[in-house]
Amino acid sequence: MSLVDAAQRAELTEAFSHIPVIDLSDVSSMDLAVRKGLADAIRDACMNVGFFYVANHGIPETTITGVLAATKEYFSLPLEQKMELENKNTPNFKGYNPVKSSRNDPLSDGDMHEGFEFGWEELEANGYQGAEKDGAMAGANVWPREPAGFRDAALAYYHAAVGLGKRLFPLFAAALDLPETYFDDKTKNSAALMRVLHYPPQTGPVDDRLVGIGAHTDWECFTILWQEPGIQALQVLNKQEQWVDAPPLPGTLVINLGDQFARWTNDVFKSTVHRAINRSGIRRYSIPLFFGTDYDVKLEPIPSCVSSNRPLKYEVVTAGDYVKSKLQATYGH
Ligand SMILES: O=C(O)CCC(=O)C(=O)O
Ligand SMILES: [Fe+2]
Repeated sequence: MSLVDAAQRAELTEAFSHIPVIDLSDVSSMDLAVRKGLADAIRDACMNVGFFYVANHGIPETTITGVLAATKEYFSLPLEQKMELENKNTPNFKGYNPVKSSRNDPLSDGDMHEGFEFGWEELEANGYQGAEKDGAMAGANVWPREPAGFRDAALAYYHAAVGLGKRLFPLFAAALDLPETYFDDKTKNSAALMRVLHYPPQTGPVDDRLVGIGAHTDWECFTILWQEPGIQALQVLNKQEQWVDAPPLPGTLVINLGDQFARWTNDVFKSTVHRAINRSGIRRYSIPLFFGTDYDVKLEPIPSCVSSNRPLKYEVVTAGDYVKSKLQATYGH
């Protein structure tokens, strides 16, 4: 069945009520049929849900506990100290954003979380070299003075998650009936942004306009999300406008598609609306890594995703211009 036909069929099926789990143990199998089986499961999830969990994802538990410990320590610093690196004063919003300074849902009163954002950097720093290739998105990372190990713990997780992303791209390509190497020349510079997030608990009646992160879609190709075990907060919107819980499942990460993939695929792959609300009574932490194509790459639709009964839905823009415009809208400057 053609991609367009499969997508139109998925659009006519029932709204999803749960999020599938995909086991990545065989992601590097030498057996093409095994990889094709995985790609088929991913294609299904991407057309019907836009979200899936991955088990056996390969990111070591110690890398996760390292970045989590550093994150908790960082967010417990006094606000004035964190504000030294407020993202309003840095290129392309790297650094710290306080509670309610972002508006992922433009109709909300602000997001009830604080965050810290950074992009690609070698662990062994050799100076920032992205000024040319990153174009509109250029800008070196900034790092807090404390806790001492924050940068190294954060970058260790970043590189592990980017490694996972690089193992996923060939599967997404195969899921789109493209050569597995299709995204290689579009992801040379790892245009991946990572954020560590802290959601203070919200108690009493929670106003829909003031939640942990308001209803939104992500902007890049896909997001790799670690969420704090034991706390239900993330919800995903299905086509009947029902919020479906995406609880943390032990040993898994959440993968969700973003707008760049929706644009590449003319909405054959779904960039699904989601939000998070922390009503657990305790602090919640989560760590998204947003993996896009290089910032100078044009988001041109894949020809097999366009047909006479599925005309082109999006104007062609570069990945960098798209992410930049979304960052500006979210932080309101
Ligand atoms: O914290 C979460 O579970 C979701 C975060 C998220 O959706 C985002 O940062 O885009
Ligand atoms: Fe998101």
